Amino acid sequence: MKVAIIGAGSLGQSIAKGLLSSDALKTLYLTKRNLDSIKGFDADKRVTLTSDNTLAVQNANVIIFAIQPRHFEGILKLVKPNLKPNHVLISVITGFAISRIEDIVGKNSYVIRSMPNTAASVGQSMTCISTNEKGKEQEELAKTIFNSMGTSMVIPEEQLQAATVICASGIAFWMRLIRATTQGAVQLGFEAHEAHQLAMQTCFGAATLLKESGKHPEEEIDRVTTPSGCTIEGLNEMEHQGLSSSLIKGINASFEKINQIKKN
Ligand SMILES: NC(=O)C1=CN([C@@H]2O[C@H](COP(=O)(O)OP(=O)(O)OC[C@H]3O[C@@H](n4cnc5c(N)ncnc54)[C@H](OP(=O)(O)O)[C@@H]3O)[C@@H](O)[C@H]2O)C=CC1
Ligand SMILES: O=C(O)[C@@H]1CCC=N1
Repeated sequence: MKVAIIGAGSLGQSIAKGLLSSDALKTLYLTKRNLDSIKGFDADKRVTLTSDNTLAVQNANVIIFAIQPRHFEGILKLVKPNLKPNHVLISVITGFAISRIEDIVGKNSYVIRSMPNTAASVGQSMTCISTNEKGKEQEELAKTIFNSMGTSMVIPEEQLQAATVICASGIAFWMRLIRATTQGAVQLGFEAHEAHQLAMQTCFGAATLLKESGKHPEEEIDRVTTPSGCTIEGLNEMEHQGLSSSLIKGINASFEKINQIKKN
């Protein structure tokens, strides 16, 4: 597999780190106007750093577009003359519909629209994938690519905006919950670094319990809450203060915003 990542910024670099752990990767072109922040990636012999998007496209069979939405149309038009029918075009760009990509490259191109998250860098992304009609032929390849940096799920394109909120923005939401837990732990007397470790591992343990048991969260909660104990006391107070409600409202606010961005 010869891959080019056009726009090796925050998410592009996370994807690059995930891809570099895959033996299927033969070469990786990373592009950016200012290459200073990605020096170091070329310690791996498979990697070439360049500001020349055309060169990267010419040397890849899978092209991952990870630039900001406002740059996408211009870059796609720029590289279009160098696109070949067998190129697999993967966009991770928020709010940019497959139909808009097809308007530029044509319906006969393999187009994959995806939504990974920054945990791709540690092999733990939850990536949602949709394809155009032609791109269905490359769905397995897209899954293989994203499974090499976590887990993937094929969903209808209409749900990609919602998936962005839950999975991509979701990384930030979970970080804030972990951060709030450490603040509570420090107040209870732990050093900051201890509090951080306690919060992270407990969060990891909770997710792993659900993943491995397949159980509903409330079932696991029932196993922890001793009658008249401290857990139910804390949980109920959190709910009185609106914990679940604030999360649901935040997710909805994020979804409203992403739909506004799409219209602009
Ligand atoms: N961050 C995240 O967690 C997620 C982001 N996304 C989407 O992914 C995309 C990228 O987001 P993010 O990584 O956060 O953004 P960044 O701004 O960090 O990355 C975009 C990169 O594109 C580069 N760039 C700009 N113009 C060009 C050009 N002409 N040629 C090549 N590279 C160029 C910029 O570097 P330079 O200025 O040096 O050229 C920059 O590093 C966005 O569309 C976003 O919606 C989706 C899901 C999650
Ligand atoms: O905040 C944003 O708009 C982008 C999309 C999801 C993550 N970052």
